[in-house]
Amino acid sequence: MTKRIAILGSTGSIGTQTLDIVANAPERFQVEAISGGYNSKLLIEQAKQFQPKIVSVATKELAAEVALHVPSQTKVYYGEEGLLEVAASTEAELLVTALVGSQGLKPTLAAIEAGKQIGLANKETLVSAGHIVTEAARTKGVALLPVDSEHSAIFQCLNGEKRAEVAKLIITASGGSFRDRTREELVGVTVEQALAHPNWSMGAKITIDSATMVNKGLEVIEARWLFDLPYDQIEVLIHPESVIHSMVEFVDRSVMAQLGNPDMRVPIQYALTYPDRFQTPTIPLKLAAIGKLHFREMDYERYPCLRMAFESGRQGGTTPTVYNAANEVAVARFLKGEITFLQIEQVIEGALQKHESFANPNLALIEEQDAWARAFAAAIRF
Ligand SMILES: NC(=O)C1=CN([C@@H]2O[C@H](COP(=O)(O)OP(=O)(O)OC[C@H]3O[C@@H](n4cnc5c(N)ncnc54)[C@H](OP(=O)(O)O)[C@@H]3O)[C@@H](O)[C@H]2O)C=CC1
Ligand SMILES: CC(=O)[C@@H](O)[C@H](O)COP(=O)(O)O
Ligand SMILES: [Mn+2]
Repeated sequence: MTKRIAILGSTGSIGTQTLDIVANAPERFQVEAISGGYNSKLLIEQAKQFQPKIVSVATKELAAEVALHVPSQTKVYYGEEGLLEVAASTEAELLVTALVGSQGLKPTLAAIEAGKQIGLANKETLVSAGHIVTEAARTKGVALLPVDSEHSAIFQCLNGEKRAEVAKLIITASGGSFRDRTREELVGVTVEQALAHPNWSMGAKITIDSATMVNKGLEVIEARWLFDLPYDQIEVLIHPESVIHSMVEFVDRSVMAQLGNPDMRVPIQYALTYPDRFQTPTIPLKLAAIGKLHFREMDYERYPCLRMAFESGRQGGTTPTVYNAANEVAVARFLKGEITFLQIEQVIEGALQKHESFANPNLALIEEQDAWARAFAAAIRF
């Protein structure tokens, strides 16, 4: 059977790998709608190859340019309205949320409201408004299928298991581009060094998040919402090879793990075709060639951003919203050379200290606090 899909962020790392999956098995998928941001050239190529009914780009000017090149039956949109069209207005059964940042929140909610399954890569959405997104999905009976490699691993380990028999989730962390450096050795690191992830090729923002350990913090909060377990039952373990994508320990002390080469096409395809599996374009895992796998205890003094994520998650309300939004701005400023690597955590800490948390926020309050944190993080000077 053909699965009809839409992709938010088709021009990014997850988006292009999703289209790789489609190109590898074109008889299984129909691409109904795609959105890019500013990479109109790639979006045009994708529209020609996959013939979606709808495409969207970031601006009106880019939309005018794209309209000149895409097939005449393809409708072209832009901006927030375009993201909402891609998310909700076609016959797609499943939306892959491969947009970066909490800008994915409203389109994800629109897709849920329209009854689409969600292939969830955009973790910032769940961090910013986890209670709203999961409640909307529960009410509509819509599945949130994890794309993030760790959450896909946990989802697979939990298959057929009873939630009450889970002792803890063990989320693995590579340690990112600075995994072998002390905090003192982080002074003066460059953007280029921070972008050199040892195992994964990903977009710039998540690669920096991996180096600060914010990525793991976002993933802890994402896991809390996807698997409905308290923070006491979520642990992070450093595993430099990224071969074990995460584990679940059960009450009888049995531990289940999901392994594979670090290739996002495997978890993406699993989300697209769940519960079915078929061959992906990736290579087999050769454990004998790897020889040894390594593990280290998490060090919360070395990685204060992970400590702050646990604290924010436990506090709940608008605190994770602020953690996420301050980080988004801090990372953008680091990538532009405005602040140093170590100042990213200072921006987040400053925003969390200044913020007054509101419990059980509605969408309007989430948006207000997200905007407040962004303004704070943009204005802070060192
Ligand atoms: N990359 C990975 O391996 C993994 C990523 N994730 C998560 O998936 C999400 C996407 O990550 P990744 O693919 O790496 O990110 P990328 O930066 O590679 O891609 C982001 C996508 O969002 C689009 N975009 C950015 N800004 C806008 C905007 N203002 N309007 C419209 N579209 C916009 C980009 O368009 P354009 O490029 O055309 O401007 C691009 O298509 C993130 O939430 C990340 O945390 C989770 C697990 C693994
Ligand atoms: C591929 C993926 O899921 C990323 O989120 C990855 O986990 C980043 O790796 P680390 O954050 O463990 O360095
Ligand atoms: Mn991940």
